[in-house]
Amino acid sequence: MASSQLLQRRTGAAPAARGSQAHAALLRPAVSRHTPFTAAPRSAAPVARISRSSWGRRAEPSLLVSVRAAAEDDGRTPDHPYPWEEDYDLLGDKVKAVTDELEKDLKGCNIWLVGMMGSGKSTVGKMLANTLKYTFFDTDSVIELAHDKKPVSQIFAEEGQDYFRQCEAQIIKELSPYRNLVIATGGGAVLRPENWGYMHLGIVCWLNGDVELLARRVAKDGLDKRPLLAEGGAADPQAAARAKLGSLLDERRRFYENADVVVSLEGYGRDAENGAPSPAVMYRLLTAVNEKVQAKKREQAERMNFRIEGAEQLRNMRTMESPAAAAAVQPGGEAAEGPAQAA
Ligand SMILES: Nc1ncnc2c1ncn2[C@@H]1O[C@H](COP(=O)(O)OP(=O)(O)OP(=O)(O)O)[C@@H](O)[C@H]1O
Ligand SMILES: O=C(O)C1=C[C@@H](O)[C@@H](O)[C@H](O)C1
Repeated sequence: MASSQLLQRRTGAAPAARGSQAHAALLRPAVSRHTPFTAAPRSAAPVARISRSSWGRRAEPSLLVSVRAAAEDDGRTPDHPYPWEEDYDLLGDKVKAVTDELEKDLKGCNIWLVGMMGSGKSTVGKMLANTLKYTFFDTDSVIELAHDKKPVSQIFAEEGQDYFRQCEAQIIKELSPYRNLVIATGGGAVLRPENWGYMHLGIVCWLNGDVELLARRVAKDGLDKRPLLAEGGAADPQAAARAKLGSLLDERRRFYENADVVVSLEGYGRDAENGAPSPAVMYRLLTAVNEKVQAKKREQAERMNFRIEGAEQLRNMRTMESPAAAAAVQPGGEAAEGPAQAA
């Protein structure tokens, strides 16, 4: 398949270095292997989570109060949990704030979008890549390009679904070592376990919308673009799409649930019928990914937050256990004659 060349040409990024994980993995056994020395948490007190700048320190009570007051006054109501989605200036400010924080900690980690046909993986994915200054890939489009722009529906018809899934798996595998990518996968990419192995090297986000919303969108696009929905001129394309998407979602839900982050497409207020607009979905996505990344960062910091009890003993152990020192010391405590003594 021509896709490997295509990927090499398009992404100049270097393969991911997973240095911090390797470091953490090295550290843990090294501390716990030596039984006399234990790694004890410095403090079990919960860390106040107020803002990035105060993270890791206890918040002043006054700050806590003002943060709580602000949170209560952000206009949320049970009917509309995201009121800022109706004010694009405010939404823009919020996107900027969360992006500024996330960019520092995401460190080029790839974002994989999974979800049913019509969930907006390509639409939102492009927007997200633009916001994060990442490169965008759509696995369906890469497959089409690698087949001289033959549409997915034609590849399905001529080569079969298994062949298509093989191409999809190959692209997922080839993209995974790179960094700074947003990748919109095909709706069925979640079905192959090996794809998860590669996608989980990054952060997997499920765009989760209800079947009615998805059916409306794909029917508007025309069902013939999506081979699993093409019904050969159904009288009511939306009803046909609803039935087919419903049964596919029943089969696939357990796979989508393996995602690291779930973003609802539900719209509120003026968006109740059409679902959340793409910038709003992107903001929900950025927020959810940021929460995940910040939680991981806190967890890693907690793991590093220990002191070694008996450090003095540890330093002395080198002298006691060193073969050269043992050979040099007589049972009575006197140094033996020979080279060791000279040393
Ligand atoms: N938030 C949104 N609000 C309204 N329409 C949307 C939204 N997101 C996507 N759409 C529309 O829904 C249709 C499907 O979107 P898109 O192609 O991005 O979905 P997808 O998940 O990539 O689908 P597939 O897996 O079939 O390729 C398009 O017509 C797109 O314009
Ligand atoms: O849900 C699916 O199985 C598919 C979704 C599309 O993105 C394409 O990958 C293809 O039409 C199959």
